[in-house]
Parts: sequence; structure tokens; C-alpha cells
Amino acid sequence: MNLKEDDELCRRALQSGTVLLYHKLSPLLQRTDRGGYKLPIFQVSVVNGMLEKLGKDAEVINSSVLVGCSDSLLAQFCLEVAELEQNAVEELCQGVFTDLRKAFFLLRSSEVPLVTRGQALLRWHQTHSYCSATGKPTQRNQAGSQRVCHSSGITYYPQMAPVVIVLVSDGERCLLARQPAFPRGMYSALAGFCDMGETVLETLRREVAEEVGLEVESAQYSSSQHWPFPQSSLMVACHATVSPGSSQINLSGAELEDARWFTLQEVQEALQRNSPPRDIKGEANVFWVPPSSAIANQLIQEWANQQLKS
Ligand SMILES: NC(=O)C1=CN([C@@H]2O[C@H](COP(=O)(O)OP(=O)(O)OC[C@H]3O[C@@H](n4cnc5c(N)ncnc54)[C@H](OP(=O)(O)O)[C@@H]3O)[C@@H](O)[C@H]2O)C=CC1
Ligand SMILES: [Mg+2]
Repeated sequence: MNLKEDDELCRRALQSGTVLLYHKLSPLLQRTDRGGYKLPIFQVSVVNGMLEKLGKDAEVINSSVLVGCSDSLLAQFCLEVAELEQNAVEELCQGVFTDLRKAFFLLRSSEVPLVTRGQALLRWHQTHSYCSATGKPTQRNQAGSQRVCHSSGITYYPQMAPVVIVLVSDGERCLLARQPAFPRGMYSALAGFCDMGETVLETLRREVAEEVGLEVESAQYSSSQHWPFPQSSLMVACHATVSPGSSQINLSGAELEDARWFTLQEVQEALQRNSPPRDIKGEANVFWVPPSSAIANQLIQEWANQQLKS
């Protein structure tokens, strides 16, 4: 994309582009007429108008970071407005800055990739404003696709950590687990970061062995997803099988609180619960799975569909 290489072109594209707003990395959401939430995408002129009303320098808009391009080929940017008064921006833009984890559950799946990508880029800029070799400030290009230390000559690019997420099956059931920090009742597929130098398959085998003490017989790639929590990961999603005769779970380490085999029927019921029933404390009191925007959900759907076919 030329906009990444050509600062002047990028500045011009910004003038006719669109912007997502974040306050301390929380994206601005708006209520819809139907009581749901949507991700508002503002024309730059609207953001400029808002800055003017708040008495801010129009230059602020130039700190926007390029996120991508819309279907109609309009450049899309994200802007951190932590320096502006949160309530004033919310009022002028008729929205609410919402923690990204919450936004993830509230927005439509189609809006999630854009909002997570924007946050990941803004977070990367916040944590890479100094060169790790010289300690001197780094300078960004107009698109925000890189930062350079002019003292050491090092160019920094946004990074993602590769993670393998794997749905293990014994042919009849699938294995789901929960970490203590998960919302009550939620179980997900096993996941783990790739160690330096590992292949995806090596990570997959090691994580399954480490977390639940099982030996993987076969594995197959499914799909991938950018995941912003806690920092940017590239989730590589796979299916794996273990031999039905060696499916005894052996939980090890402190990471997982529980891991269980679930039947097709249990999984189908969980997939149908868009929002799980809650007790008087507002906590889910049944088994449920991550929402459709999480790749874990997709793996579970694929497994259920496969079981129904066979
Ligand atoms: N999209 C989805 O559907 C799902 C996404 N996930 C995501 O997958 C990711 C990995 O899953 P998780 O089970 O936590 O991972 P792991 O099983 O690898 O265990 C987490 C531990 O890995 C270490 N760690 C943290 N960051 C990194 C890193 N960048 N590189 C290497 N090691 C690291 C930390 O341990 P220490 O500090 O002791 O070294 C951390 O406690 C998480 O970000 C999670 O949010 C998980 C499930 C579903
Ligand atoms: Mg793990």
C-alpha cells in the first residue's frame, strides 16, 4: 500500500478518510435504535469539527494511524484522544468509550477485526516510543506503520506473537478447558504461545501435553485470527485428535482450573446460548463457549458440524 511509504499521500488520504476514536485504548461505541451497539466510523471533517469545538489544535488529527481501507477504497484511520476530556468527546460524538473486552461481546462479528486492529496499532505506538537499543525517542511515519530511531538506524514494525489454539477430539467428544480468569461457566479450546523457533505443530503437541497430559495423534490447520488480548497475537487455529484409548485428562500447572470432555449434545446446546442464563449475582450458571467473534467458537462450530456429518 503506497500510503505506508508515502507520507504526503497518506496525509492527503487522511483529509478525505474516516476515523475510529479511542480513549485510553477503549473504542467509542454508539447505541443502535434496536438497543444494541455499533462501531461509529467518522468522516475526518466530523472529527475536525469536534476538535474545534473543544478548542484543540487541528494538528491532533495528524496523529491518526492508518488501519486499512474500506470496501469503497476510503482510507481508515484510528485516533487516540486520551488528551481530550472523555465526557466531552462522548457527548459531542453521541457515544461511549467502552473497554475492548466488552466491545468484543457487544459489536457484530464483522466489526470486531477493525476495532481490534485499531487498538493493537495504537497500543504498539504507545509502547514503542523509545528505541530499546539507545533509549532515544523513535519517530513514526505518517501512516504509523513503522517507527525509526534515527540514532541507531533501527526501524521498528508492529509485531504479533504467534499462538496455537487447538480443539482436541477423541472422535466422540471434544476437550474444552477454563482458566481461573474466564467468566464463570465459559470453557474454551486449549491455547498457548509458540516458543522461539518452534513450528505450529511442535507448539500444538507441547501445549496439549503440558496443559492436559495428552499425546496428539493427528492435527489439521483450520484458520487464523488476530487477537488483541493482552497484546497482539496471531491465533493459529487447529483441530487435533487423540486416541480414544488414551484420553485420560491430567491437568498440570496452575494455568487451567478445569478441563473436560464434552459431548456433541452439550456443545450444541452451548453454541445456541448467545448469552448464557445468569444467577442473581449476574454470573452465568451453565456451560457456555466464547462468542462467535472468537476463533475458539469457530473451531467448536466446525467440530460440531463435522460430528453431525459423520
Ligand atoms: N481468540 C480465542 O478464541 C482465544 C484466544 N486465547 C488467547 O490465546 C493466548 C494464549 O493463551 P494462553 O493459554 O494464555 O497461553 P499459554 O498457555 O502459553 O500460557 C500463558 C503464559 O504464557 C506466557 N506468555 C505471555 N505472553 C507471552 C508471549 N508473548 N510469548 C510467550 N509466552 C508468553 C506467560 O507466562 P510466564 O509469564 O510465566 O512466562 C503466560 O502466563 C492468550 O492471549 C489468550 O487470550 C485463548 C483462548 C481462546
Ligand atoms: Mg494455555
